[in-house]
Amino acid sequence: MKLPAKSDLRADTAWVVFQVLELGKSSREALALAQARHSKQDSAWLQEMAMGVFRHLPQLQIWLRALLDKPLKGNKKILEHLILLGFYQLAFSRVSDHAAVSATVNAADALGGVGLKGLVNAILRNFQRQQMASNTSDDAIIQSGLPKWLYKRLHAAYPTQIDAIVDAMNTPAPVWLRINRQRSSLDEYCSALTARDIPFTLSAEHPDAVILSQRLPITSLPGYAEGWFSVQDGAAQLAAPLLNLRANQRVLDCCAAPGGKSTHMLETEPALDKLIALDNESARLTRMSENMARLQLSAELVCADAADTRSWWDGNQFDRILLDAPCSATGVIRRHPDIRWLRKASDIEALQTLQYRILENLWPTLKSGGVLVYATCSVLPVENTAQIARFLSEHSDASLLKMDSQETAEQPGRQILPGEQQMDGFYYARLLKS
Ligand SMILES: C[S@@+](CC[C@H](N)C(=O)[O-])C[C@H]1O[C@@H](n2cnc3c(N)ncnc32)[C@H](O)[C@@H]1O
Repeated sequence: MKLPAKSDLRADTAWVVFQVLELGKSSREALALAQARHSKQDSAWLQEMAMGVFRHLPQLQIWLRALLDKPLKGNKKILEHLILLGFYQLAFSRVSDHAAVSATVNAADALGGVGLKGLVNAILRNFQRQQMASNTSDDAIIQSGLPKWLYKRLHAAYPTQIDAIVDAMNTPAPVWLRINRQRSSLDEYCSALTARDIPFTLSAEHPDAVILSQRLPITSLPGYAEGWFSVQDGAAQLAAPLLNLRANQRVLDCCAAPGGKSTHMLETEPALDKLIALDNESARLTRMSENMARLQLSAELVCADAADTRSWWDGNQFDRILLDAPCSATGVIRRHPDIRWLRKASDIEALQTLQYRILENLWPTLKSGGVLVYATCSVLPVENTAQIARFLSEHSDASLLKMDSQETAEQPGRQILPGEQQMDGFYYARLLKS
């Protein structure tokens, strides 16, 4: 990934959008690189604009097709992304029209499009002249800002809730904190926030959670360096309590990095016999050990393919297993708007296969009487209820440990939809081994 040689806020924003949409890179890495050369305020602007383009892409592309005669090719392609950014500013942001047009046209220089400045200028001026911003599509899929395949799958699964789901997916998520019981307490932390005039709310279902009422730099919150809290969505905070951990248990956190749920487990039950936190990405495990160090916790970190138990398992069975399976991440699109474009319809089947393979291969590593919690941050039933229903039908020593009286073997688990009690979309099912 190489940034444009010349630093320009709009050119760098278009570059981030290009990295995601054309090269399939995650926005996290591209943003970090681009933001490093701008002020705090400009970095926030850059992120807001890039995320805005991802949220409104179908509509922005319709306008682009209407105003650009021929698609741009090769190293000029990035200018299309600059134009999309121009449309976004004009139609959906508070940037003044004058600044949106002139600064976006000037940014073409930094993207090597000196000769195409006139084209960018003409398209943005046409956009204004034809009042395109007030001419948006009334097609539900275009309005949703989601790719067609995803909208259709969501509509099929949740016909009566589709509008609320789409709304939630396009609304920025609140910041949830999880207070580290080993270093502080909910009461103590709430007092620290109140003393600093930082507004927050609590959630009845979450014994360790605080929801901030405004976005603040995390490192500026009380007790960051001291490890008093972690940032973790409310849905993810439900995993550790579901495991019902006790002292001296042997526990596996499978697909554990960067450790949000492992650290919660250790905070909830510090007297475990052992916690093995396994993941197959070493860079993510490095982030996990940094998180563990800040929170003053420790676990045995293992880098391996979870499904290949022969490569990492010593034959001692676990009392508890959390399988936080790799998934489509469709439940966290509100936090990561780029996911909707990075994930392809064709990925889902491969994910299903991987999830089921890991689940099946882990099952023998669980003691009889032990509990496995299966979790995903997906809202697609094929990754959730369908997987667990199939597993129950194929494993006579597995039964459903219900969290809710409405669960059945055909409709097992709890599907949380995005926005429900301010949480991300998530799925949990609890399996007991006989
Ligand atoms: C949903 S994320 C885990 C989030 C983590 N549990 C937390 O709470 O911070 C899924 C993880 O699965 C890991 N993963 C994917 N395939 C894997 C495999 N075959 N074996 C082990 N880990 C895998 C990814 O590297 C990723 O870190």
